[in-house]
Amino acid sequence: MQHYFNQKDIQINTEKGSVVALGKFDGFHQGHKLLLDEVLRLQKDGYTGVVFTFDIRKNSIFDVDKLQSIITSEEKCMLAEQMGIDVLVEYPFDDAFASMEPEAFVTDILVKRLHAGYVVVGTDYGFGKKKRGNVELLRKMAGEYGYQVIVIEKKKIHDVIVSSTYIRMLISEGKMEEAETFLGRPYFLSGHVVHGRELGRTIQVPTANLLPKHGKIYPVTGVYASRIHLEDGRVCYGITNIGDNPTVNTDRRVTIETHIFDFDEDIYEQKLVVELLSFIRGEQKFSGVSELKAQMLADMEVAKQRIFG
Ligand SMILES: Cc1cc2nc3c(=O)[nH]c(=O)nc-3n(C[C@H](O)[C@H](O)[C@H](O)COP(=O)(O)O)c2cc1C
Ligand SMILES: Nc1ncnc2c1ncn2[C@@H]1O[C@H](COP(=O)(O)OP(=O)(O)OP(=O)(O)O)[C@@H](O)[C@H]1O
Repeated sequence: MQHYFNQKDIQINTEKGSVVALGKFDGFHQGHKLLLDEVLRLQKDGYTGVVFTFDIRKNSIFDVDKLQSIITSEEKCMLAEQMGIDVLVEYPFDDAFASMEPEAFVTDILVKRLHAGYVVVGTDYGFGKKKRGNVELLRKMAGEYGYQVIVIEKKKIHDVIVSSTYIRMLISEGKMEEAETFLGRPYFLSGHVVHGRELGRTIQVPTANLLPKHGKIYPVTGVYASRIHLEDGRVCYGITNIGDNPTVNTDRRVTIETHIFDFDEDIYEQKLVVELLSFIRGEQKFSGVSELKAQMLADMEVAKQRIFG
């Protein structure tokens, strides 16, 4: 897959033209999937498949420190690659881009740089200065510039429109099963295993620790049943604690710790993908390590029950 990150100089070499899906695509959720299916379908017909999204962190009108996304740029890239998309663009959403007239976006980017034969959007998609660009404008310019517009109706689940905003709310509240329904896969976090205090192994509950990433949304602190994908492709189950470990931690840094069931290998530095399947309980301050350990053992039983039934 070709990945343009934070780069304006895009030039796609394509014989037949491209099929371009437009949007933020945070999460690649069940609604986005309808657009991505169109991209993949037309890729099979010889068009170059492009997911055109933005890197919003370069824009001064947003308070970038407060922006949180379901997937990081790296995770977006990983998922797009897994789906088989040809090109992922994360265009810099700087002040100049925010003030670009929608007609200029069509002519300069969609036509000249991407050679769009098809443009795929949801019914409410807005783009360009003050979001003046919409489906109507895309259709109006289509004849002159020789592309076709595919408009996808908004997908609903249980009568609720699937959106990244709604899914972020579910995640922040720890409603992992519901988030999974709307995403079409469990919420996950990824990263390399770092060294912790190594206290876990002294209480026979060793944990693989990941550091939280700036800009990623995390669910409410607490304990979750989890599924773990190891670097070599193995899939394991376990239990994950997200929090600042008030019982033992003095610096109160937030960590993500996963105890993998029936597993005893050195996986420091390895890249893990940890899917959070189900919230078990909030984090608590215990009177001591033995009380904490007893609770952790009870948590493992609950997690196994939820995972294996
Ligand atoms: C399933 C699980 C539940 C946990 N629950 C709590 C908790 O409620 N309160 C707390 O202070 N720490 C909790 N912890 C964090 C432990 O304090 C931490 O794993 C242990 O101190 C080992 O830390 P280390 O990985 O830095 O060695 C939990 C850890 C796990 C794996
Ligand atoms: N439920 C949906 N069904 C079909 N298409 C959708 C759905 N949600 C979004 N889209 C379309 O997918 C593209 C990317 O969506 P985008 O990420 O911008 O919207 P969103 O998920 O509603 O995000 P947010 O909640 O942050 O506004 C857009 O063209 C949008 O119209």
